[in-house]
Amino acid sequence: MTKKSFCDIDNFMQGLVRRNPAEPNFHQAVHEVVESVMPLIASTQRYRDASVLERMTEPDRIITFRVTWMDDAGNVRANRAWRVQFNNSIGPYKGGLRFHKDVDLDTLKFLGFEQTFKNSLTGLPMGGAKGGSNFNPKGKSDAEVMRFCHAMMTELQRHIGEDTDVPAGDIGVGGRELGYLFGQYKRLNNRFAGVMTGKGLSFGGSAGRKEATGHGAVYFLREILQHRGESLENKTALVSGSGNVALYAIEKLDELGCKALTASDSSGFIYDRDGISGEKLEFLKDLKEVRRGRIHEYADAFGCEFHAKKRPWAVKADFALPCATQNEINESDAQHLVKNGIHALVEGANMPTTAEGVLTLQNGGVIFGPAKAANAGGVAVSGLEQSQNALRIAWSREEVDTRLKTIMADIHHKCLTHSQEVHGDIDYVKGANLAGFVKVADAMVAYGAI
Ligand SMILES: NC(=O)C1=CN([C@@H]2O[C@H](COP(=O)(O)OP(=O)(O)OC[C@H]3O[C@@H](n4cnc5c(N)ncnc54)[C@H](OP(=O)(O)O)[C@@H]3O)[C@@H](O)[C@H]2O)C=CC1
Ligand SMILES: O=C(O)CCC(=O)C(=O)O
Repeated sequence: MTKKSFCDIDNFMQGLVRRNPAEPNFHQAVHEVVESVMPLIASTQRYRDASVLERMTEPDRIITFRVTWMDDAGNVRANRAWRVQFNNSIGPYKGGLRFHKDVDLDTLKFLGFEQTFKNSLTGLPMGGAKGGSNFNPKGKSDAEVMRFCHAMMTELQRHIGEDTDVPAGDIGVGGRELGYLFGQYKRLNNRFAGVMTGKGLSFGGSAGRKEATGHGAVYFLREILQHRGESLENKTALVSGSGNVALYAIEKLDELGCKALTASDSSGFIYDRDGISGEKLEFLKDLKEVRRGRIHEYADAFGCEFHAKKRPWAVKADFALPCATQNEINESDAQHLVKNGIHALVEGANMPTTAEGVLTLQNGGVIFGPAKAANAGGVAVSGLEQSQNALRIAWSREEVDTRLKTIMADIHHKCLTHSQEVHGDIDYVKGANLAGFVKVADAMVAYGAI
C-alpha cells in the first residue's frame, strides 16, 4: 500500500480548516508553523512516517466544563471554562489560564499550540497547554473573583497535578487569582504541591516569576541587538498593554537605558515623550496591579497625551514591544511602523501581529522577534518554579535572573542555528518554529504510534 504525502502546505491547511471550522486564530498559528517546518518534514522520512504534523496539530485532550458561582447580589451565574492539554511529549502539560469575556476554544487552541513550541524552546521539560474561561473579571469585586476561582478549581483540580498539568496565569489571571485557585486546590486535595506556578512568594512562588515575561522579552531584544553589535542604550520603544508583561518590559527597558514612550489598555494609549520611569512607573504599577484603574489616569496625573480607542503604532521610536493581546498589529499598523523606521519588533504578547503584519514588517526590513521565542521567559521561570517546588528550596532573585538571562540567550542561539536568511537577515520566525518543532517531533517519533 502506498503512503499518503501531506507535504503540501495548502493541502494540509485545507484539511486542518475542515476539521477545525470557525477557528481563525488556531488556523493562523498553525499556518505560520507549517510554513516553517514543511520543508524539513518533506526531507525527513521519520517525521513523515510518524505523521508528526498531523498529530501535533490535534490537541491530546480538551476538557470543557461549566463554572457556577454566586455574585455579590446573590444571583447564580454560569460561565464556560476549558483546559486544552495540547501535547505532553517532552514534559507535563504547562501553560496559563486566561479570564476574558472573549475567551473561546479557538483562542485557547491557538495558545496551547503555540505553548508547545515555546516550552520546547526553553530547553526545560514542559509540554504545552492553555486554559481559561469567558468569565470577565472587569468590574467584579474581590469576593466575586474569589468565588469564581474556587468554583473553577473545584472542577479543574481533577485534571491537573505536578506531573500531569501545571497551569499558571495569563490575561486576567495574576497574583490574586492564582492565590484563590491554588488555595482551593490545596483545600480539596489536602496536598501542598507544585501544581500551579506564579504563586505568591509566601506559598511556593518563585522570585522573579512576576517580572519574567517582560524582563525576558527585553533580554531577547538585547540578544538580537548584541548579535549585530548594537545596544538598547539611549533608544526609545513603543509598548502596548499595561498588564503583567507590559509593566515589567517597561521596567527592564528603563533599567537598560531605553525609554518606553507608550503604554495602553483596551480604552486607548498614553504617550509620554519623557519615558515611563521612576515614580511614573511605580504609579502605573499601582494603578494596574492594585487599584485596577484605567490608563488615562496616568495621563491625568502626569500631563502627557492620552489617545482614546487608539493603538500606539503610529508613534515614532526605535523598537516596538506589543504586550497586550493577539492580532493587535495589523497590516496597516505594520505599514506605519515600517514608514517610521522601527528597527526591531519583539512580541511580548502571544501572536500580537497578524500574518499580513509579519510579512509587511519583514519585507520592510524590521527585525522581527516572534512570541514563541521572545516571551518564553515567563514560562521558563515557571519551569524554574516547578524545579524549586520539587526540590523544596527557593532560589534568590539573582539566581533566577541569571538563569533567565541564560535561557533567553540560549533561545536566541537556537533561533540563529535553525534560521534561514530572509533579505540577508536572520529569520527568527523560522528559527524559533524549527527549533521548537524538532525537539517535540523527535520525542513523538521515539514513542512510536501512540
Ligand atoms: N503573563 C505571562 O506570564 C505571559 C503572558 N503572555 C501574553 O502576554 C499578553 C499579555 O498578558 P498579561 O500581561 O499577562 O495580561 P494582563 O491581563 O496582565 O494584561 C493584559 C493587558 O492587555 C490589555 N488587553 C487585553 N485584551 C485587550 C484587547 N482585546 N484590546 C486591547 N488591549 C487589551 C489589557 O487591557 P484591559 O485591562 O483594558 O483589558 C491589559 O493592559 C497576552 O497575549 C498573554 O497571552 C505571554 C507569555 C507569558
Ligand atoms: O507560566 C506558564 O506556565 C505559562 C505562561 C503562558 O501562559 C505563556 O507563556 O503564554
